[in-house]
Amino acid sequence: MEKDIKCVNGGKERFCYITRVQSFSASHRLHSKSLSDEENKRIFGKCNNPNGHGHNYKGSHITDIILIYTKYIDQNTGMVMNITELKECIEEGIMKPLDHKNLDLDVPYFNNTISTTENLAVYIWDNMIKLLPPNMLYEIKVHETDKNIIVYRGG
Ligand SMILES: Nc1nc2c(c(=O)[nH]1)N=C([C@H](O)[C@H](O)COP(=O)(O)OP(=O)(O)OP(=O)(O)O)CN2
Ligand SMILES: [Zn+2]
Repeated sequence: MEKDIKCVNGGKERFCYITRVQSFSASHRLHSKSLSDEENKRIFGKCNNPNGHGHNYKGSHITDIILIYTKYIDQNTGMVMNITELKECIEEGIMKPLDHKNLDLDVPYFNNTISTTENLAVYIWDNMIKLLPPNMLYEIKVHETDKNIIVYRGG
Protein backbone atom coordinates (compact mmCIF):
# COMPACT_ATOMS: atom_id res chain seq x y z
CA MET A 1 0.00 0.00 0.00
CA GLU A 2 1.50 3.30 -1.04
CA LYS A 3 1.95 5.98 1.58
CA ASP A 4 0.22 9.21 0.55
CA ILE A 5 2.73 11.87 1.55
CA LYS A 6 1.34 15.38 1.47
CA CYS A 7 3.24 18.64 1.54
CA VAL A 8 1.72 21.19 3.89
CA ASN A 9 3.00 24.63 2.94
CA GLY A 10 1.60 27.59 4.81
CA GLY A 11 -1.01 25.29 6.38
CA LYS A 12 -2.33 24.20 2.98
CA GLU A 13 -1.97 20.86 1.22
CA ARG A 14 -0.46 21.50 -2.18
CA PHE A 15 -1.92 19.42 -4.94
CA CYS A 16 -0.23 19.50 -8.38
CA TYR A 17 -0.74 18.00 -11.79
CA ILE A 18 2.23 16.77 -13.79
CA THR A 19 1.81 16.76 -17.55
CA ARG A 20 4.20 14.78 -19.67
CA VAL A 21 4.02 15.15 -23.44
CA GLN A 22 5.14 12.10 -25.38
CA SER A 23 5.17 11.60 -29.15
CA PHE A 24 5.19 8.42 -31.17
CA SER A 25 4.67 7.39 -34.77
CA ALA A 26 2.19 4.74 -35.86
CA SER A 27 0.02 3.88 -38.82
CA HIS A 28 -3.46 2.41 -38.87
CA ARG A 29 -6.66 1.80 -40.75
CA LEU A 30 -10.16 2.51 -39.49
CA HIS A 31 -12.12 -0.65 -40.28
CA SER A 32 -14.86 -2.54 -38.44
CA LYS A 33 -15.07 -6.30 -38.92
CA SER A 34 -18.76 -6.16 -38.01
CA LEU A 35 -19.58 -3.91 -40.97
CA SER A 36 -19.62 -4.63 -44.72
CA ASP A 37 -16.90 -3.19 -46.96
CA GLU A 38 -19.42 -0.68 -48.30
CA GLU A 39 -20.47 0.43 -44.82
CA ASN A 40 -16.84 0.73 -43.73
CA LYS A 41 -16.11 2.89 -46.75
CA ARG A 42 -19.16 5.08 -46.12
CA ILE A 43 -18.41 5.59 -42.40
CA PHE A 44 -14.62 5.86 -42.38
CA GLY A 45 -14.03 7.27 -45.89
CA LYS A 46 -10.34 7.85 -46.67
CA CYS A 47 -9.40 6.45 -43.25
CA ASN A 48 -10.65 3.02 -44.43
CA ASN A 49 -7.98 2.80 -47.12
CA PRO A 50 -6.95 -0.93 -47.16
CA ASN A 51 -3.26 -0.12 -46.86
CA GLY A 52 -3.68 2.26 -43.96
CA HIS A 53 -3.03 5.96 -43.92
CA GLY A 54 -1.08 8.72 -42.27
CA HIS A 55 -0.95 12.45 -41.96
CA ASN A 56 2.50 13.73 -41.22
CA TYR A 57 5.11 11.08 -41.74
CA LYS A 58 5.47 8.40 -44.38
CA GLY A 59 2.03 6.88 -44.05
CA SER A 60 2.08 7.19 -40.29
CA HIS A 61 0.46 9.37 -37.75
CA ILE A 62 2.59 11.56 -35.58
CA THR A 63 0.65 11.26 -32.40
CA ASP A 64 1.18 13.24 -29.25
CA ILE A 65 0.21 11.72 -25.98
CA ILE A 66 -0.28 14.04 -23.08
CA LEU A 67 -0.28 12.16 -19.87
CA ILE A 68 -1.39 13.88 -16.72
CA TYR A 69 -0.39 12.47 -13.40
CA THR A 70 -1.63 13.90 -10.17
CA LYS A 71 -0.79 13.66 -6.51
CA TYR A 72 0.11 15.72 -3.50
CA ILE A 73 3.63 17.11 -3.48
CA ASP A 74 5.89 14.90 -1.43
CA GLN A 75 7.27 16.98 1.42
CA ASN A 76 10.62 15.22 1.33
CA THR A 77 11.30 15.39 -2.41
CA GLY A 78 9.31 18.44 -3.49
CA MET A 79 7.93 16.33 -6.34
CA VAL A 80 4.57 14.82 -7.21
CA MET A 81 6.47 12.02 -8.92
CA ASN A 82 10.01 11.87 -10.16
CA ILE A 83 9.65 12.50 -13.90
CA THR A 84 12.56 10.14 -14.50
CA GLU A 85 10.39 7.34 -13.12
CA LEU A 86 7.37 8.60 -15.06
CA LYS A 87 9.43 8.42 -18.27
CA GLU A 88 10.23 4.77 -17.55
CA CYS A 89 6.51 4.00 -17.17
CA ILE A 90 5.77 5.82 -20.45
CA GLU A 91 8.49 3.86 -22.21
CA GLU A 92 6.93 0.61 -21.01
CA GLY A 93 3.25 1.52 -21.42
CA ILE A 94 3.33 3.63 -24.59
CA MET A 95 6.58 3.60 -26.54
CA LYS A 96 7.41 -0.11 -26.50
CA PRO A 97 3.97 -1.30 -27.60
CA LEU A 98 3.07 1.54 -30.00
CA ASP A 99 6.04 3.44 -31.44
CA HIS A 100 6.77 2.73 -35.11
CA LYS A 101 4.02 0.12 -35.20
CA ASN A 102 1.05 -0.59 -37.39
CA LEU A 103 -1.60 -0.45 -34.67
CA ASP A 104 -3.92 -2.94 -36.36
CA LEU A 105 -1.28 -5.52 -37.20
CA ASP A 106 1.34 -5.14 -34.48
CA VAL A 107 -0.73 -4.45 -31.37
CA PRO A 108 -2.90 -7.47 -30.43
CA TYR A 109 -5.41 -5.22 -28.60
CA PHE A 110 -6.42 -3.72 -31.95
CA ASN A 111 -7.02 -7.06 -33.68
CA ASN A 112 -10.66 -6.79 -32.67
CA THR A 113 -10.84 -3.18 -31.55
CA ILE A 114 -10.98 -0.36 -34.10
CA SER A 115 -7.91 1.83 -33.80
CA THR A 116 -9.76 5.10 -33.32
CA THR A 117 -8.14 7.69 -31.13
CA GLU A 118 -10.81 7.07 -28.50
CA ASN A 119 -9.82 3.40 -28.29
CA LEU A 120 -6.14 4.30 -28.38
CA ALA A 121 -6.64 6.61 -25.38
CA VAL A 122 -8.39 3.79 -23.49
CA TYR A 123 -5.59 1.36 -24.39
CA ILE A 124 -2.95 3.78 -23.11
CA TRP A 125 -4.95 4.47 -19.95
CA ASP A 126 -5.25 0.73 -19.22
CA ASN A 127 -1.52 0.26 -19.74
CA MET A 128 -0.48 3.25 -17.64
CA ILE A 129 -2.83 2.50 -14.77
CA LYS A 130 -0.97 -0.78 -14.25
CA LEU A 131 2.40 0.96 -14.12
CA LEU A 132 1.72 4.10 -12.07
CA PRO A 133 0.93 4.25 -8.35
CA PRO A 134 -2.78 3.61 -7.65
CA ASN A 135 -5.49 6.23 -8.22
CA MET A 136 -3.13 8.86 -9.54
CA LEU A 137 -3.68 8.94 -13.29
CA TYR A 138 -6.04 11.80 -14.08
CA GLU A 139 -6.16 12.09 -17.84
CA ILE A 140 -4.86 10.74 -21.13
CA LYS A 141 -5.07 13.24 -23.96
CA VAL A 142 -4.22 12.06 -27.45
CA HIS A 143 -3.57 14.48 -30.32
CA GLU A 144 -4.15 12.41 -33.43
CA THR A 145 -3.73 15.43 -35.67
CA ASP A 146 -3.32 19.12 -34.89
CA LYS A 147 -7.11 19.40 -34.94
CA ASN A 148 -8.33 16.09 -33.54
CA ILE A 149 -7.78 15.66 -29.80
CA ILE A 150 -9.32 12.98 -27.57
CA VAL A 151 -9.38 13.05 -23.77
CA TYR A 152 -10.03 10.01 -21.60
CA ARG A 153 -10.34 10.19 -17.81
CA GLY A 154 -11.18 6.58 -17.03
CA GLY A 155 -14.63 5.20 -16.45
N1 LIG B 1 -14.17 10.08 -33.52
C1 LIG B 1 -13.14 9.83 -34.38
N2 LIG B 1 -13.27 10.18 -35.66
C2 LIG B 1 -12.23 9.96 -36.52
C3 LIG B 1 -11.05 9.37 -36.07
C4 LIG B 1 -10.96 8.99 -34.70
O1 LIG B 1 -9.94 8.43 -34.24
N3 LIG B 1 -12.01 9.24 -33.90
N4 LIG B 1 -10.00 9.19 -36.93
C5 LIG B 1 -10.08 9.54 -38.19
C6 LIG B 1 -8.92 9.31 -39.10
O2 LIG B 1 -8.13 8.25 -38.60
C7 LIG B 1 -7.99 10.49 -39.32
O3 LIG B 1 -7.08 10.60 -38.26
C8 LIG B 1 -8.61 11.79 -39.61
O4 LIG B 1 -7.77 12.40 -40.54
P1 LIG B 1 -8.07 13.78 -41.20
O5 LIG B 1 -9.52 13.95 -41.44
O6 LIG B 1 -7.14 13.88 -42.34
O7 LIG B 1 -7.55 14.75 -40.04
P2 LIG B 1 -7.93 16.25 -39.81
O8 LIG B 1 -9.36 16.34 -39.33
O9 LIG B 1 -6.96 16.82 -38.87
O10 LIG B 1 -7.72 16.87 -41.23
P3 LIG B 1 -8.44 18.02 -42.05
O11 LIG B 1 -8.89 17.38 -43.29
O12 LIG B 1 -7.38 19.04 -42.27
O13 LIG B 1 -9.60 18.59 -41.25
C9 LIG B 1 -11.31 10.10 -38.77
N5 LIG B 1 -12.37 10.29 -37.81
ZN1 LIG C 1 -6.02 8.05 -38.87
